Amino acid sequence: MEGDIIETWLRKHRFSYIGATRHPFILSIHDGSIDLNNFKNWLGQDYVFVRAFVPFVASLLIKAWKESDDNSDVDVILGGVASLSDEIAWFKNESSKWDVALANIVPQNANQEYCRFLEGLIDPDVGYTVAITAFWAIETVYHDSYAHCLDDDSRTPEELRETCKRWGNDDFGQYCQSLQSIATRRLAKASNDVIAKAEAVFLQVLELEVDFWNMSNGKN
Ligand SMILES: Cc1ncc(CNC=O)c(N)n1
Repeated sequence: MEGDIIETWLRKHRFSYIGATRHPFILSIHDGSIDLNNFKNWLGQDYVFVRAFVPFVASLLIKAWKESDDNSDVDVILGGVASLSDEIAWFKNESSKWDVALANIVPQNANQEYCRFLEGLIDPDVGYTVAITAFWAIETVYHDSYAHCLDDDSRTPEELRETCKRWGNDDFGQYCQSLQSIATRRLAKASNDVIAKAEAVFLQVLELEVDFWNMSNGKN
């Protein structure tokens, strides 16, 4: 649809989007060929990421509260905060199943870069529209990636299905749709300058996600 900025970006940057959501790590889960050491590497690194994600989402909540023209935005983001609390408990439980010691995880370069990017978005000079666009992109890449591993034709190993469901389930998909609606509504009213910044942030998220998946093979 003409005028829907996010749909336009998804067409324009289709190849970058597919690169982030159909990465070899995800494809190896989907076809069952995954080396479980790669999964363990991802698990430990993602726990570090999610801890840094919490203050970013908290800052987004503040931006929404101050800048949004629609009260329900805060409710949607608050739902995100609540599920992160659950998610951190899940990481602790999952890592003990896999013998991954969360206390000893050394964040790799790509992870540090992603966390620095999140910290930059916490800055009050970064407006709500740009920050909600980043949030939508970060959540959507995970949903789209892990939902693929639950497709009917997937051969995802049984012991990874629960992980895939965490981000690939339909409720999480609905939540990503709510974030997309918020971002679309904001972008429709934004200046060209803000739209350009938000598009750049969207593309940065796609690159950071590719680098993040790349870490799973432990070669950094
Ligand atoms: C690197 C990365 N990107 C997105 C997510 C999904 N959001 C919260 O869990 C995640 N866990 N990790």
